[in-house]
Formats: sequence, structure tokens, C-alpha cells
Amino acid sequence: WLFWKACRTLFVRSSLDNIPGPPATSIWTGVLGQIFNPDAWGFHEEITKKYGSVIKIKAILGENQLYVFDPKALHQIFTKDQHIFEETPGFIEINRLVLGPGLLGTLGESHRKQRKMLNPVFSIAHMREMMPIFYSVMYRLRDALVTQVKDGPKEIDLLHWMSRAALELIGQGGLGYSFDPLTEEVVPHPYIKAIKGLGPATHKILIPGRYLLSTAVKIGTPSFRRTIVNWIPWKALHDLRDLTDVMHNVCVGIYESKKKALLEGDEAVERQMGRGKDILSILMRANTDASDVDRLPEEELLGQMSTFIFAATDTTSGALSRLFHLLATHLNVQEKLRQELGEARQKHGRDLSYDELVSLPYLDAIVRETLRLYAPVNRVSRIARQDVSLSLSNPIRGLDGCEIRNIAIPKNTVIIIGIGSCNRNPELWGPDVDEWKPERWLEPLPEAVTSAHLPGVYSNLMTFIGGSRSCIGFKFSQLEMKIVLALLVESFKITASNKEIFWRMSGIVQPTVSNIHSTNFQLPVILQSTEQ
Ligand code: HEM
Repeated sequence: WLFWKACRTLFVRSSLDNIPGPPATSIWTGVLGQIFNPDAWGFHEEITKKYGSVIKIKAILGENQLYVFDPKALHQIFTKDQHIFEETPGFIEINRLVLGPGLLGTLGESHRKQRKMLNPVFSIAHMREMMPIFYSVMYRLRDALVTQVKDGPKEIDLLHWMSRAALELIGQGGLGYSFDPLTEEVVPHPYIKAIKGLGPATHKILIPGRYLLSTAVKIGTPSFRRTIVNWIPWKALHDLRDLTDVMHNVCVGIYESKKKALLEGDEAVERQMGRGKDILSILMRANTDASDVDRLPEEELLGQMSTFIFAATDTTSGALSRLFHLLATHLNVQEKLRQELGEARQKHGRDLSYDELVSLPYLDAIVRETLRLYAPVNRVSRIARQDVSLSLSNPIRGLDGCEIRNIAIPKNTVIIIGIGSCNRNPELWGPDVDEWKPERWLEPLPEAVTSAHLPGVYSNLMTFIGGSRSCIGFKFSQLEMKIVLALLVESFKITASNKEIFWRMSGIVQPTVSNIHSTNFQLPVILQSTEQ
């Protein structure tokens, strides 16, 4: 069965054979080695230019996958037929192997219930209420950096500080828990190391193990599966087990203390960090009040905590690092932003409120343009759970020379969603698509963009994807980025260091120095106080 499952693609013809795509460079892994390479930027650009917005990707043992960024097809995948296109087995299944109900995320009905409980917590009204938490964390970050450069301009690893600040913010705002006082240069919380290790370790397991995962997680109890995992002599699997243990144990500790406070009553909750206004406290209360049908088991709530921390930390710190790197290399933009921020602060004479901050046009344009051109999550994957026909906005020409407007997708086809390629589609954005131009957001967007009806939840972009599994935290991350920029750009001049920065195209794009294969993630820049 396994042999047939693995090799059937070598013998059976598929409706996808006629779609053009780059030739396989390995009979084992097709072109996956090139497409998932940390330095794959050139390869993605080359194939999108050569083959268009639907591309056949040769995967393990000749399997056909698709790389897609055609607007109509994306609409179908994320909205119209989203029940057919599920997430590919990944983090959730891997974590179920060793932890039972799942460290990261939830599936199916449970996921629907959680979204229902959580949507109000991520609303704009709730963001307004969280402003004091955001400011208090970010002021601590700013003060720590002021101390770092008190003797003059200094090279600072901003990624280190952004990761710590992002973790602290989701800690306080999301879980009502402080991970890091953010006062001085210290070794980051072990959770940060665990998050950074999770992506690379999962990647090593996913390519060879994807086919077995969905089946493996259903075998026996969690402790049985864990014993088997312990026996298998596979370092990447053991690394993953250890990283998930770190994350899981931290979450259990936070959860238990919260549960105790909720049982003790309002006074105990008031004494806790976040005073019961954090996302987890609200979720726990909503869960207690929910009807028996809607109530989630404790393990699912624990899974949700890890999802928040994981989803909120490296994505936002990666995006902030990119923003600061761009400002460091575009000093005119930095100066113009400083002016906008200074004028707004002068006008209001205090910290800007939620509405004042989000309506600053230039700040908004800088954030949007950065998230367009440099999406922190460059791709996600989906799998078709039944045979389906995918319609295209732009017909492609098959290898037989005929025009293709609809593609018959066989059940179990993996589809790689080219988030970055969609955001950089010249047919939508025009010939200057590859330029970082915040000004483009100060004018009406091109007609081609608005009429494409992309399913993304944010700004005609796919950065936070769309549909029921879209990023629930996108407003949270916007606010976070804007407050950090507002406080730091007013307080510091940021210039580039003499070290070359490489951006690794992993699950979440991360900066590194020395070479693209280094996983010693960092973003050195020179900071100088604006008062010096
Ligand atoms: C610039 C920052 C961020 C980016 C680019 C980003 C992007 C994304 C993307 C692309 C997904 C979909 C992943 C997939 O389907 O495979 C996602 C999911 C998610 N994100 Fe974000 N995210 C960011 C920040 C945040 C923050 C700050 C939070 C929490 C406060 C958050 C919470 C989540 C959650 C909970 C999910 C899973 C949603 C679900 O499955 O229902 N994200 N994010």
C-alpha cells in the first residue's frame, strides 16, 4: 500500500500533467528543494515570470502539486470552496504526535467554535481598550534602547529586541502574563528559542513525513505515540518533541494560574497581569459561559495559547525588522515619517489614541507597502479534500498548446499559495510592482487591483490570507507595528550597519547576517538618540 501510495504518480496519468512548470531536478524531491530553499527568492521570481499564475510543481516521486496566485483561483480556495481546501498536515499533526490533542491550533468544528469566541476579542473596540497595555510594553522597550545608546550611536540587534517585545505584548495582551521585563540586555525567554527552532525542525520532518503524519496521529494514545517517537532515531523529530515540551509547559503554567484566579473570583483576577482583560481570560470566561455543545475542552484552550504565541511573535518581529531595515536604507522616508509623528504629537500633546494613530496616512502607507512587498509569511499550503474544478481569471496555455480556463484538481492535490507572488503581481500593481513605494498608498489603487477581488482580509493583499483560517490577529499586529514605529522613530535615528543582511525565505521570513544559510537570526542597525 505504502509503495503504491508513494509511487503511483510515476505510473498514473493526472489532469495536472498538462500544466506547464519547471522541470524536476531530482526524481525524489522534484523541485521542492528549489522552492523551499532559504534563498528561493530568485527561483520564485523566475517561475512566476516564465509560467504565470498557476504553475505545476513536481514534488516527491513525481507527485504533481500546484503553485497558485491567480486571483479567481485564490477566491475559490479561500472563500467559495474553502471547505474543500484544508490546511496541509503540518504543525497541528506533528504536535498531536507527541502531545495528544495538539499544541498548535485546532481543526474542524473545534476551530469554528474558537473563532466564534475569539472574533470579538480581536475587534477594533477591543484594540482600543488594549492601548494602555501596548503603550506600557513599548515604552519599556524604548527606555531599554535609550539606555543602550546613552553613550552615543551604537550597533543594536533590533530583531532581538523586536522578538522580545512581540513576545511580551502577546504575553500581556494575549495571555495576561509577563515573559520579559524588557529592561536590559538579557538572554531571551526560552520560548523565543523554541519558536525559532520550530519552523526549521518541522520543515525537516514535513517533506519526508507528510504522507504518514495524518495516519500516525490517529494511532494509539498520546503517551503510546510519544514512546514510539522516543524510540525512532531521528534527531529532527526529537528536537521537535523537546521544543514542543518547552512551549507546552509554559502554557500549562500560565493556564493553571489563570484558572485558579478565575475560580477565586473577581479580586484575584484583578490582581493578575492584564486584570482579566487579556484574550485568554476572556476566552476562558466565554468558555465557562458557553453551552455544553459550544464548550471547548481544556486541551484545546491550551493549544490555542500556543497558537497565539507562535503566530504573533516571529511574524510581527520579522515584519518590524523589515520595516526598520527599510527605514535605515531610505533616510528620506524615515525623516518624513518622523515629521508626521512629531506634528501629530504636537497637535494632541500626548500619546496618540488608537484612532489618531491608525489614521496617520504616511505611517499607514509605510506599513501597507512593507507588508505588500515583503510578506512575512511568503507562502502557505492547502490540500484539496475532494476532486474539484479550479477556475482561473487568466487562462494559461497547456503543454498541448490548448488554452486552459478551468483546471480539474484531483483529490489530495497540494496547492502552494504564492502570497508573495500575488502581492507582487505586475498585472495587478503595474510595472513598478517590485519597488518599495509607500506613496502608492496615498493615491487611489490601480483599477486592476480593486477589480481583482482578492480574498485577502487586508488591503487587497494576501499577506494575512482570507477566509475562515485568515489571520485573526492582523489588527493586533498593525497596532503593534504602528506603536513601535511611532515611539522608536521619534526617539532614534536609524541607519544601516556595514553588515550585509540576508532574508531567509523560511515559513516566516527572518533576517540573518554572514550568509543565507545561517540560522543565527539578527538585524544589526545603528541607533542614535534623536536628542544627541
Ligand atoms: C505581520 C504579522 C502577521 C502576519 C504576516 C500573519 C500572517 C498569518 C497567516 C498568513 C496566517 C495563515 C496561516 C495558514 O493558514 O497557514 C495566520 C494565521 C493566524 N494568525 Fe497571524 N500573522 C501575523 C500576526 C499575528 C498576530 C499578532 C496574531 C495574534 C495576536 C496572529 C494570530 C494568528 C492566528 C491565531 C492564526 C490562525 C488562524 C486560524 O487558523 O483560525 N497573527 N497569520
